[in-house]
Amino acid sequence: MGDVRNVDVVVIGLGVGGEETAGRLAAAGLDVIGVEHTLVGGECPYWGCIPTKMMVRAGSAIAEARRIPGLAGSATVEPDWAPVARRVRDEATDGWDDKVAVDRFTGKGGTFVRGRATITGPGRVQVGEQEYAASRALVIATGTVAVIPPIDGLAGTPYWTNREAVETNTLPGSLLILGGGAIGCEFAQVFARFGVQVTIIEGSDRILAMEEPESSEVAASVIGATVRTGVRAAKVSYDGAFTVELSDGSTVTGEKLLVATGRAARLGELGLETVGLDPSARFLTTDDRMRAGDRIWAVGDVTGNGAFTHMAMYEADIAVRDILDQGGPGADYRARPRVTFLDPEIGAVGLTSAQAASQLGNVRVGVVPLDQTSRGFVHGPGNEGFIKVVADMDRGVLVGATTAGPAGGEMIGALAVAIHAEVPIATLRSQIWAYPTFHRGIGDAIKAL
Ligand SMILES: Cc1cc2nc3c(=O)[nH]c(=O)nc-3n(C[C@H](O)[C@H](O)[C@H](O)COP(=O)(O)OP(=O)(O)OC[C@H]3O[C@@H](n4cnc5c(N)ncnc54)[C@H](O)[C@@H]3O)c2cc1C
Ligand SMILES: NC(=O)c1ccc[n+]([C@@H]2O[C@H](COP(=O)([O-])OP(=O)(O)OC[C@H]3O[C@@H](n4cnc5c(N)ncnc54)[C@H](O)[C@@H]3O)[C@@H](O)[C@H]2O)c1
Repeated sequence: MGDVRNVDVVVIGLGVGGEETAGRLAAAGLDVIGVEHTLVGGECPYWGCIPTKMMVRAGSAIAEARRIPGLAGSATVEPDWAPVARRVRDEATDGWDDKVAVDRFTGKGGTFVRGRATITGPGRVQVGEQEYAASRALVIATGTVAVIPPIDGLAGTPYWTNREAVETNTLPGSLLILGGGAIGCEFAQVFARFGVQVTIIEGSDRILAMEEPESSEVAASVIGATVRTGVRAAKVSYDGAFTVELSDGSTVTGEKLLVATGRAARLGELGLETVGLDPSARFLTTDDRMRAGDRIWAVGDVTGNGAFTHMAMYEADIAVRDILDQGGPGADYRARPRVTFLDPEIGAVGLTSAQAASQLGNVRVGVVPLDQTSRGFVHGPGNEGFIKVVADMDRGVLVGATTAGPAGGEMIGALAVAIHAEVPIATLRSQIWAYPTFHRGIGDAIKAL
């Protein structure tokens, strides 16, 4: 056992949230140790947002080219995965090498330690033989990993998680996807557009079950995959290809199997019990300053407040300001945005209509199908989507919204502002919306309340 090294701050996990926190604290002049056992930057740049959105971009280009007949002549489309794999490898991930990210952190004055950190007591962190004692802050930013459900026969088969799906250089002829959440749906549409026969197996009664029912309908209609809902995988076997027995007695087969059944924080491995926190909890509970305990902060997926990169960045900013005693606003999750990057994109913010109905007394909903708006009509093929707003009529403000359509992820920004700033519905009603934009449909949806 080496000597204990005394520092100001130890950050465990240098994914999106940890890198932002550690880098800013180091740049502010604190002595910061950043510990990462895999790649600095975490899931988002190497196996999440960035490479998957490159894939989505490629799939959308294919789909748009296929819309040319009837609109603008003819086009021959021959999908090829090679340029997608190349972009993912060379442009997104540097061949899954984090040198640039490590240098970015050390360039701000931080000390980088590669290894698995364990908490051994208040402010104390062990990495290999070295122990660190943080006098000012311990920050836990350890993210989540793919959940592998305990399905008979699954363990030991060469199933994919998002990591293998992102890293693949070649595509299978057929793919089974367990789970129809954001991960399952985004991969399904991309791979289907490159000619893979995709089957989604979703245990609940609709895909994108956390979103509005209309979002699930749009997703199912555009995804290009066979969607089996209300069935769970009962047994998996592998003999060069996968066979999955489903809970209704039927069987599906596929060359590959992607497990996309959710994410979990692995709190049990961190030594939380040594600082009075519960290692059996699902997530770390934080207050509005991202404090999880005495001189302990937690940010990102590990808090369970929304597994999105923008949430990790948001929470990192709050934790940094608190650790540096800079004040400013605390965490406020009312206007939490999210975008499922299908074609059409499905943007959403705040509460769904079902959540609002269960929490509030006087809720009204306004919905406009996109093809009934001027821009949707002009757009023609590929205009699937809708705009839905959810209002708390007692307070006269919006509390939730969904914008599905060709620019769904961009449209949601306007509604995020409305919810974040609590713009009165009366004020929104008097707003002028440019014609003929997709976002003009927001005005129509508000009129429909
Ligand atoms: C396929 C996929 C697509 C996604 N697409 C989007 C998207 O389009 N938009 C979006 O906003 N979000 C998206 N996300 C979610 C986004 O990637 C996460 O919300 C984000 O990465 C969370 O950042 P984090 O810092 O909390 O955790 P992570 O990025 O998971 O980083 C945590 C880090 O901690 C490290 N670590 C864990 N334990 C230890 C330990 N004991 N010692 C040392 N290091 C440790 C891990 O190795 C990891 O690098 C996607 C996720 C996936 C899987
Ligand atoms: N565009 C984005 O921002 C984006 C993209 C991908 C992922 N993410 C983040 O990553 C998180 C995790 O994504 P995810 O899709 O893995 O999780 P999820 O929790 O959103 O969806 C998992 C789905 O799997 C189903 N399921 C669970 N066990 C099952 C089983 N045994 N058989 C069949 N179905 C089963 C669940 O009913 C659920 O619908 C998302 O919630 C999101 O926060 C974001």
